[in-house]
Amino acid sequence: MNGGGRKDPPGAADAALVSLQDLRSKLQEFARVRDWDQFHSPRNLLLALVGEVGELSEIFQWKGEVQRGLPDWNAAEKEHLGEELSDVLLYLVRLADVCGVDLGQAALSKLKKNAVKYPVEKCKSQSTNAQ
Ligand SMILES: Nc1ccn([C@H]2C[C@H](O)[C@@H](COP(=O)(O)OP(=O)(O)OP(=O)(O)O)O2)c(=O)n1
Repeated sequence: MNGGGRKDPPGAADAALVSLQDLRSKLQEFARVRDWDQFHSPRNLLLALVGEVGELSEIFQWKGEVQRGLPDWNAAEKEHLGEELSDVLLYLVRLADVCGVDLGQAALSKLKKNAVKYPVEKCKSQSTNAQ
């Protein structure tokens, strides 16, 4: 059920509440029922991930700088972008899973390290300090 009282289809995830754990479980099931676990080795997934990053890059290729919010893009272009971003996310989540890395924890821990490395008082409005 969403905020407007409309009933969502059975099994529909609330996109606003989707978690890395949800995605991880769905990807495990996706591979399991297809007997694709055997192909989802770390190396294969990494190569697939890089391939999808390439497809994502192609969307921006030769466009010049693009305004935030993509005001000049049509709905089909934005949908395509969402698909390629999703492919990158899904392969990343799957790669972390088969490597035994808790991606949520790892990302939180990395955010903390980033905050120590780039203290606000030294970095605020200083793009040249970004390393
Ligand atoms: N062995 C595979 C193949 C696909 N997928 C899933 C993860 C990605 O989300 C998506 C990738 O599918 P495609 O390789 O068909 O890539 P695209 O959807 O980008 O299609 P295309 O490359 O034709 O644009 O499917 C997967 O988990 N394992």
